[in-house]
Amino acid sequence: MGSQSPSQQSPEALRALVVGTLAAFEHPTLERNLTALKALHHCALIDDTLYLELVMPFAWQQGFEQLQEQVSGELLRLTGAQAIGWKLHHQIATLKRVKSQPGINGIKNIIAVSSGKGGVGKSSTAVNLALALAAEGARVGVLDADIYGPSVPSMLGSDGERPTSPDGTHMAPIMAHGLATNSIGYLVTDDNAMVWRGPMASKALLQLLNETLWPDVDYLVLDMPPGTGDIQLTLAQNVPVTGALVVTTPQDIALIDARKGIVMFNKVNVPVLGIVENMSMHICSQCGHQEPIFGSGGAEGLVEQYHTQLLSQLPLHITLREDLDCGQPTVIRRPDSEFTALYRQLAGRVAAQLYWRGEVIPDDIAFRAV
Ligand SMILES: Nc1ncnc2c1ncn2[C@@H]1O[C@H](COP(=O)(O)OP(=O)(O)OP(=O)(O)O)[C@@H](O)[C@H]1O
Repeated sequence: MGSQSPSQQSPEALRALVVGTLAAFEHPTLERNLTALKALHHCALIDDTLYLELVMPFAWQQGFEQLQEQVSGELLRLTGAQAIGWKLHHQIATLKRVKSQPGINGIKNIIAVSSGKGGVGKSSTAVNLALALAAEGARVGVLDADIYGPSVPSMLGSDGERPTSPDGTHMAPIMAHGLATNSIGYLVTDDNAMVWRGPMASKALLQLLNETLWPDVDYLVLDMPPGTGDIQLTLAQNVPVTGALVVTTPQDIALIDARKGIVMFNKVNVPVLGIVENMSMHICSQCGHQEPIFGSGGAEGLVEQYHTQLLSQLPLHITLREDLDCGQPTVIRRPDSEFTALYRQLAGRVAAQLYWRGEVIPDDIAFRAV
């Protein structure tokens, strides 16, 4: 089909051409196409430039970039335009939580990041995931609920800061790299946190969640305490979580514990969005040689057994550790690295999974203070 001169097209014909082209775009994050999502909000041809504005209900920056790469040529050909002015807005959907629990003021969706076992890289994943969700276009918060090892402040370079209380009752979150954060680590020393018993710890964490003056955030990443004991179960039951991730390494012992994590969330009806396999492969910083030092294939088996998804396989690399140690996670310090691309891909998958597996609740009834 040849192109028409721009002046020959009515707005309806132009829109039909654009809608048809967008509908044919396929992407792993799209279970239904952009037309079914009613993503095209504005479409106009002015002075040989085609202006297109999309609105998406989940964080979708990478998908948007791939869309532009794939369809721009075809759109120029079909419409006769000389250039395209693309714009993406996000109106992130609020999704139904477990047992329709009321939400926390300001927070649309809570993503719990858990692990059955300590030290597998749960906090590293939570922090980089939160930053990657922000890079994908969302407003993001992090609640560090890892009461026995609150590492989020040091990973974000905000350790030593103390939340203020503008009204004498609530806490203002600490802003770090654009994320609204709170952590037990801002409030007590590690030594004090260690002696908290289960019920005390769960109560403190729920307080931290409810009594922080969260700004409007699309996703709050909840860095859970490691394990599947009483504290974790209480949190899974009482926090209005939208979905959970389980972080594991490929090692047998970690996988056994990850299994317990999946079972725990299933028990309290929190949807498990999938597994993140961290330290999947060691990559030597000297020669790039790759070695599966914690084994391989285990997470694939787990995913199959529990009918869930392998959301990401993240390498074990010295850079990831060094960046966290200096308070500048890789997504911030190396935005163009292959590691950041992996975290952004994970963020895109998590956001899309939440949306497609969830039930949208209208914003006017989504929030009620608890
Ligand atoms: N993929 C990785 N490559 C290199 N180092 C990593 C990787 N993932 C995590 N680490 C490092 O491993 C250590 C433990 O990670 P992290 O604190 O995220 O684990 P965790 O599961 O949250 O631990 P805990 O359960 O004790 O809170 C940190 O020093 C972190 O920088």
